[in-house]
Amino acid sequence: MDEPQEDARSHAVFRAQAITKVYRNGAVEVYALRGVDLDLYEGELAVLLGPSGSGKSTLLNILGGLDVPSSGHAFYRDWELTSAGEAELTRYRRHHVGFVFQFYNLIPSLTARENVAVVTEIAERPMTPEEALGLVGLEGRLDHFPAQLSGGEQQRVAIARAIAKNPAVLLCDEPTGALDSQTGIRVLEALQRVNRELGTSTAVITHNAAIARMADRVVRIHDGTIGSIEVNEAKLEPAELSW
Ligand SMILES: Nc1ncnc2c1ncn2[C@@H]1O[C@H](COP(=O)(O)OP(=O)(O)OP(=O)(O)O)[C@@H](O)[C@H]1O
Repeated sequence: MDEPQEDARSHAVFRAQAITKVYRNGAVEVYALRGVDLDLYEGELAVLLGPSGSGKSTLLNILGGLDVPSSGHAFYRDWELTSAGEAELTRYRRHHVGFVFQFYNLIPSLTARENVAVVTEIAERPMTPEEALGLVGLEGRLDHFPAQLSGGEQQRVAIARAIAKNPAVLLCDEPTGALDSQTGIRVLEALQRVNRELGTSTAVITHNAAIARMADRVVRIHDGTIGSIEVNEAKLEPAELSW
């Protein structure tokens, strides 16, 4: 009877337990997270869906070691992030987590290959920039500068940069937020390919419900709490999505 639960727990790459986050601006307190419990499983593609201001970015930033909660505990495998110091969190971010944000933050004076090399040069077990860019379908754009690439291509360079260090987890904050749907779908295909071929546990946060249909699991967030968590029995391919 206890076995499935034990099994699922041992395969959690992240565990968040009773996470709260309160931002204080002078006398004003904003409750961004109000007691969030969530596991992210090894190898899954989870979509965290919620309206603007519901706390999605705050949760992702805590799991990625970019922010700390006001109370509660967060674990990466058996390691507790919430009791780690700054230097440990920096190492954690550098070696285990890939981030993709809405705006690609590429260095304009470097080519696609060089933008990825910036990360592979400091990683422990990197793939080559050519391998990473090939995985996102940009093998023909290695020597292009960001200004010579479309928005979707720039986002795929950002994905290549995030995965080139072979991170265990990829955390994506509105990765298609700045893109039209056709371009966004190419970006989602790149994320799906990374998830399938490298087994990278992937969390995508979005307010776009269409994207949830490609997820293994859909986590709905409302007003700083988890509203529901559903296994998606009828997964769609990115090309079948429309918004
Ligand atoms: N640094 C901060 N200082 C004060 N309040 C903040 C800060 N960061 C976030 N908040 C507040 O916390 C709440 C949750 O914000 P968060 O960015 O996590 O939501 P979100 O669901 O990711 O929204 P969006 O989709 O618009 O990015 C919001 O009310 C936001 O205004």
